[in-house]
Amino acid sequence: MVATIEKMAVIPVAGYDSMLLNQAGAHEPFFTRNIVVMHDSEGVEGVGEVPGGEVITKRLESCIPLVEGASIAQWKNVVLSCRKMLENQMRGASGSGGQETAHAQIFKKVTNVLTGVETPMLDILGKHLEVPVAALLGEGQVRDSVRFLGYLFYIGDYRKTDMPYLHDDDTSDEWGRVRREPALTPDAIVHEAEAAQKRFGFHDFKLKGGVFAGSEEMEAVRALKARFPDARITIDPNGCWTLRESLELCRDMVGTLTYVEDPCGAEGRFSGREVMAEFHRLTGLPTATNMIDTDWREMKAAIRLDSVTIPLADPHFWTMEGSVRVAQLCHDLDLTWGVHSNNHFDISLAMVAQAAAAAPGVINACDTHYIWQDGQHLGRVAPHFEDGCLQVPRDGAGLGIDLDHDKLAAAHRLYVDNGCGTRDDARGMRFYIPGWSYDASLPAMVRP
Ligand SMILES: O=C([O-])C(=O)C[C@H](O)[C@@H](O)C(=O)[O-]
Ligand SMILES: [Mg+2]
Repeated sequence: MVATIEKMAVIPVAGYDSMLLNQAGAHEPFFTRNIVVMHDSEGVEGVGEVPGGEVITKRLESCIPLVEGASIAQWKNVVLSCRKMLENQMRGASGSGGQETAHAQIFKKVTNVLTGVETPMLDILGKHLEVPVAALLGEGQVRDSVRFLGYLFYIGDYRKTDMPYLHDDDTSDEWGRVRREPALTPDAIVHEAEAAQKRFGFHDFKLKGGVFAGSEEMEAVRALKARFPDARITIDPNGCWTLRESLELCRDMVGTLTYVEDPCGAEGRFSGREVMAEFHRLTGLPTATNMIDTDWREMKAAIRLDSVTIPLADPHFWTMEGSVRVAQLCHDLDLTWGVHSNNHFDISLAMVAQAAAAAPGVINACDTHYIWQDGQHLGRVAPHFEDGCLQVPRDGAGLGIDLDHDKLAAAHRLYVDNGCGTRDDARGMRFYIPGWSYDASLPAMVRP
C-alpha cells in the first residue's frame, strides 16, 4: 500500500531581519513566510516553505481538500489539480476570461502556492525512497556541493526609527555584529563582505543596488573587486537605471562585474526584454533577471531577443520541478541557471540547494538571504556553509530538514504577536526621507 497524505497544515511565520535597503525601500524588522507541513498515513512528515502573506496562506489552505487523502505517488497529479483549481478560482475572481496577460499574472500567483504543495510531497517521497529530493527532479542529482554567493546590502540605521529591529543579538563574530549596524559606504560594504566571507566562506558577491546613485554603487563594486580580485561580482538595482545610464555605468566594468542583474527595464515603447537585449549587446556583459523573464511566455521572448543570459529561476516562483526544467533548458541553450531569493528560513535554503543539485551543467552561485537570518533555523540542525557551499549528500532522504516544532511554534507566535502581514518597505524609508513613496525609476535614497 502506498502511503496517503493524512494532514496538511499551513503555518504563517515570521523571523527577524535587518534594515536592509533596496530599491523598494527598507526591509521591516520582521519578514514573513508560509510553512507547509504534511503527515502521511505512515507517520512520515514533509515540509515546504514559500513566501509570506495572508493571500498565499489562504490559497494554500484552499488546496487542502485536494491534498488530504491523496496517494503520495500521485504528487504530480495533486499539483496539477491544485493548479487547475487555483487558476479557475483566479479567473473567476478577476473576470478576465483567459486573456494572455491575465494568464501570465495567474501563473505567477499560482506557482508559489503550488511549490508549497509540491515540496512537502517530494520531501515525504524522498524519505520513503531514501533519496534526496534532487534525485527525484529533472535528470536526477548532478552535483553534491552547491555554491552560494554572499548577498550584500546597504543597511539603514535602525536607531533612526522607532521600529523593533533586532540588534546586539549575536556577538559570536564580526558578521553577527556587522549585519545589524548601518552600512552606507563602499568601505562598509567591503567590511560586510569580509565578515560574511569569514563566517560562510563565500567566493562570490552580489550587491543589492538601487539604493544610491548608480555611480556611488559602482564605487562599492570597484572596492569589492579590489579586495576580492578573484570573486565573481554582480549588482542588482532592480531595473531602476535607464538604458543610457546603465551603459555609462557598466561599459567600463567588463572584468569587474561578472554579470549584471536587471540594470534597466521597460522604456517608452520598448519592453524590459528589448531594453535588456540592447544593454547586453552594447556592453557584452551577461545579464541576469528575476524581473523580465518570470514565466514561460516571457522566457520565449527573452530567448528570441537574447535579453537574458542568466534566468534566476527561483523554485518558489517556478516550483521545484519548473526551476529544474529552466535549468535543463539553460544547459541546452547555452544559458546559465541561477536563483533569485527573498528573506527565508532554512527550509527554503534546503529547497534551493536540492534544486541546484539537480540543475545540469555550469550554474551560477545561488542567491540567498539566509546569512541575514543565520541562527533562526526551523530545523533541529543549523545549515552549515563550508567554503561558501552547502552539501547535498546522495545518501540523504528528502529535503534533509528535521523540523523542530517548538521553533516553528515560536516563529508563528512572532508572526501573530507582531501583527505581521504584507511587506511594506516604505515605512522604514520614511524615517530617512519623510513622505517617501515608491518610484520604480529611482534609487531609494534618491528623491528630487
Ligand atoms: O534579486 C533579488 O534579490 C530581488 O530583486 C528581490 C528581493 O526582494 C530584494 O530586492 C530584497 O530582498 O530587497
Ligand atoms: Mg533581482
